[in-house]
Amino acid sequence: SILAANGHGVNLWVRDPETAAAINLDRENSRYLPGKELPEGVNATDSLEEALAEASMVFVAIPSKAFAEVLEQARQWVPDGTLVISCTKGIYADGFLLMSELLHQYWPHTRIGVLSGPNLAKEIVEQKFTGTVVASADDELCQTVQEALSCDYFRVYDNPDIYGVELGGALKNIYAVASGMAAAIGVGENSRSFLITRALAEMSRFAVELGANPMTFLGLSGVGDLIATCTSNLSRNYQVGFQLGQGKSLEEAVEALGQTAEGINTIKLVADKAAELDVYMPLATALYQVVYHQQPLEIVIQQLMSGEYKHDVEFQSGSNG
Ligand SMILES: NC(=O)C1=CN([C@@H]2O[C@H](COP(=O)(O)OP(=O)(O)OC[C@H]3O[C@@H](n4cnc5c(N)ncnc54)[C@H](O)[C@@H]3O)[C@@H](O)[C@H]2O)C=CC1
Ligand SMILES: O=C(CO)COP(=O)(O)O
Repeated sequence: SILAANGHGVNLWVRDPETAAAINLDRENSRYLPGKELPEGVNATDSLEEALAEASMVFVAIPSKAFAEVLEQARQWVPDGTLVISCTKGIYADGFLLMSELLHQYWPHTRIGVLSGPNLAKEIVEQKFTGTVVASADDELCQTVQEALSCDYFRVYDNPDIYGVELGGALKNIYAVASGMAAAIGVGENSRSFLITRALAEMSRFAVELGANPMTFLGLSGVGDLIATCTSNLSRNYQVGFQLGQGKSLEEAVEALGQTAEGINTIKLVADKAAELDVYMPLATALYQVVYHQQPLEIVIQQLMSGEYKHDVEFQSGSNG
C-alpha cells in the first residue's frame, strides 16, 4: 500500500487466482485485512512471471516455512541485480538459516536486504505512525528502499547489521508468545516490563554469539519490535501465547489463530541452538518446556524466579554473563 501510494507500480503475488481477482475487483483482501482499501496501484496476480519479470525491487513476505520453496519456484523470473528485501521474521529449520541467507543461496544474482521493525500490518494499513529498519551492507540498496517506502506516517532507518536486524525480528516472536501467556494468567505491569527487559538481554546475548552487533538490539528492530509484539493483542504470536495461557493445547491455539505465528517454530529452533552453543537463555528454554513438553507454567515460573544471581546489564566493561 505504501509503495503504491508513493507512486510505484506494485504487483502483489498471491497463490489463489480467485483471491487475486477479488483484490483487483474489490480493492480489498477480505481474509487478511477486511474493510481496508488497497490503493489502485496494487495489481494482484497469481503469476510469478507477471509479478517479477519487470520488477526492480522485490519485497518477500512469505512465511519462513515456505520461503525457500517459493524462492526456488520464482528464481527464473528474477532479473540479475534486482533489489530483494525480506520482510519475513522467522528462521528456516534446516541449517538454522535466516531469510537473507536463503536469499544468498537461492538468488545469488540479486542484491539483498531485510526490513524489520514495529510494523503490525493492521496499524500500517490504518496509516498509524511508525518506523522500520532496512538492513544491508549495500548502502545504495538501503537508500533506495528509504526513498521508496518513506511517507508521512512511515519512517525508514538504515543499519548495516543485517544479521542483527533479522535476528531481532525472529527472536522477539518467542517473547511475544511468553508475554501473551503472562497476560492470560494475569501477571502485573511490573512483571510484563521485567519479562520484556530480560527478553532483550537474552535475545541480544544469543545474537552476539551468532555474530550480530548488540547495539542493534537497542534499535527499532530490537527493542522497538519487542515492545510492539509483547504488548499488543494485534500480534499473532501474542495471541497464540494468550490462548496457551488460558489452557488451550498448542494445536488448538494455532488452529484458532488461522494465520502465521512464526514464534512457535522459533521457540524450538532457538532452544535447541542455545543448548548446542551453550548460551544462557532461561526464558526461551522455559517456554520450550511449557509449549513442547507440557511443563506446568507455575513450576517453570518458580524455577525462573529462583535461578542463580545474574548481572542486570551485559556488554559493558567490567561485567560479563
Ligand atoms: N502480519 C504482520 O503484521 C507482519 C508480518 N511479518 C512477517 O511476514 C511473514 C508473513 O506473515 P504474514 O503475511 O502476516 O502471514 P500470513 O499468515 O498472514 O500470510 C502469509 C501469506 O503467505 C501465503 N503463503 C502461505 N504459505 C505459502 C506458500 N507455501 N507459498 C506461497 N505463499 C504462501 C499466504 O497465503 C498468505 O497470503 C512472517 O514471517 C511474519 O513474521 C512482518 C511484519 C509484520
Ligand atoms: O512482527 C510483527 C510486527 O512488527 C507482527 O507480529 P506477529 O507476527 O506476532 O503478528
